Amino acid sequence: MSLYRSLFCFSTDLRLTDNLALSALISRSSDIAFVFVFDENSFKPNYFQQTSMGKHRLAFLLQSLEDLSGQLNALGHKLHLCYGEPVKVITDIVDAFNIEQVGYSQPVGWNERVSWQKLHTRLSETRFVSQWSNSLFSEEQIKGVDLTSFSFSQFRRHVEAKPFAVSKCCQTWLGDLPQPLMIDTQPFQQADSDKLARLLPHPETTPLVLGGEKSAQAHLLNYFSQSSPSTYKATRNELDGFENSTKFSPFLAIGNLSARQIWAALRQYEAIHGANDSTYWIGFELLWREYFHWLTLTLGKHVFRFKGMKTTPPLTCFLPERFTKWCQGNTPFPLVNACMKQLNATGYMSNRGRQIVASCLVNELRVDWRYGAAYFEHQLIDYDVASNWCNWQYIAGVGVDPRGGRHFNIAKQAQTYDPNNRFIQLWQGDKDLCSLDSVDAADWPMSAE
Ligand SMILES: Cc1cc2nc3c(=O)[nH]c(=O)nc-3n(C[C@H](O)[C@H](O)[C@H](O)COP(=O)(O)OP(=O)(O)OC[C@H]3O[C@@H](n4cnc5c(N)ncnc54)[C@H](O)[C@@H]3O)c2cc1C
Repeated sequence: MSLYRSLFCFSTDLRLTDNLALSALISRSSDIAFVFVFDENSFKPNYFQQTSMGKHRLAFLLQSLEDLSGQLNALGHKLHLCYGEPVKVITDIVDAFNIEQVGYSQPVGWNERVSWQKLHTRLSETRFVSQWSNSLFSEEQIKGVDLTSFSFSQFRRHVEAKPFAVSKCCQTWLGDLPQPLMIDTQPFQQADSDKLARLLPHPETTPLVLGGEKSAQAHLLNYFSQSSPSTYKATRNELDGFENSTKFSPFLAIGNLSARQIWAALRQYEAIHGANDSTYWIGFELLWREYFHWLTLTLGKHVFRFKGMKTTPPLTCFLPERFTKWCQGNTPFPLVNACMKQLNATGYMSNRGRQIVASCLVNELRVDWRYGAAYFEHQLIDYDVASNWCNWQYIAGVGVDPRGGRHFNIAKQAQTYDPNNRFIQLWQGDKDLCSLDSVDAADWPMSAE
């Protein structure tokens, strides 16, 4: 096989193990360089007047990059960090250093896919090597599954039927990496670490988990060396508690772990400790992620569309004051406030919490669901385009939910999941409760009585 001067572009696959795209590129390279491009658009206000990259996400990303950079250094390589418009930065590097081959993991998000299409067009002489590194199944396996007409249950039954197996993790012999391709990315807007550092959270905020492949592998090992997987189904709906759910999502979102590595560890746990409803349910939730992953690919840019998969948009309005109060955790609903304050302080919220606050924004506050999704995108350390936007569509009633949207009774949820007010008090959700609106429909100030 011919070998080429190669560039590997890391994105949401920040790991060296079970990285299909990386493995494929390594096997076809004489020399190789590694790059990560901070997309400047993530730091600019978007359509929803928010930046995509918030401080918690950024902190987690920087930790992951530091870990990856350390691992590459130990192998005699370097991770080049650039900042700018990804299509331009990558084109410039390829042109400047006569790169013959570019490797990347297939992204699922529409914007990222458009960027890669542009790169294929602009760099028509360059070879491209890409793979689906972050899914359980391959594109081949999913072909023929009509995701827009399959509900999640139909999808799950379909993939659970043999021979729809999850393939084994790929083993790349990293000790035998091609030699480093010396490139100088200084002229290509080297990531401005001072600028990025200013966006970081204050030192007193404790991260839920530390980013990076090493931390992810340690967490995986630790999670499956205790009994938590055998009780997952009973605890997964709790509002709080580190052990109550797996906490794999931040690592999956940024690619510190692959879904197949978790799948393999789960099967191994079952082989030793026995399978039960709980261990099955961890796989069940990973299938939700998988379903949304391929569905997002099918939906393309419609995943961000107000009317989602429906023919008419939902009945809603945009009330800036309500939205601000929701973001700050300052609504008349203590449980919603507690969840939002937890999100703002840590960049994480339980699945139950996410469902409750999303339902509140859509149903009680009547705000356009996309603003909530964009706020989650900014805050969540586990932000993942597919899981986030599809779950929001689902709750707003414009997605794949056969029941047509979810409306959670907040008082009942508080009674069931926080009967002693412990969670609400912990996050001061009941402090300074105020009414939803300070002005009436005619813009007159509402009186205090
Ligand atoms: C409005 C809303 C927005 C969400 N945004 C995101 C997001 O941006 N990124 C994200 O990873 N998850 C998102 N979720 C799904 C879910 O809340 C998180 O995956 C979960 O809370 C992460 O914690 P965990 O790893 O402990 O999950 P666990 O309960 O331990 O689940 C194991 C894994 O299964 C997957 N999973 C679980 N529930 C879901 C689900 N409903 N949809 C898709 N995958 C799921 C995740 O990869 C998770 O790590 C969202 C849910 C809602 C309701």
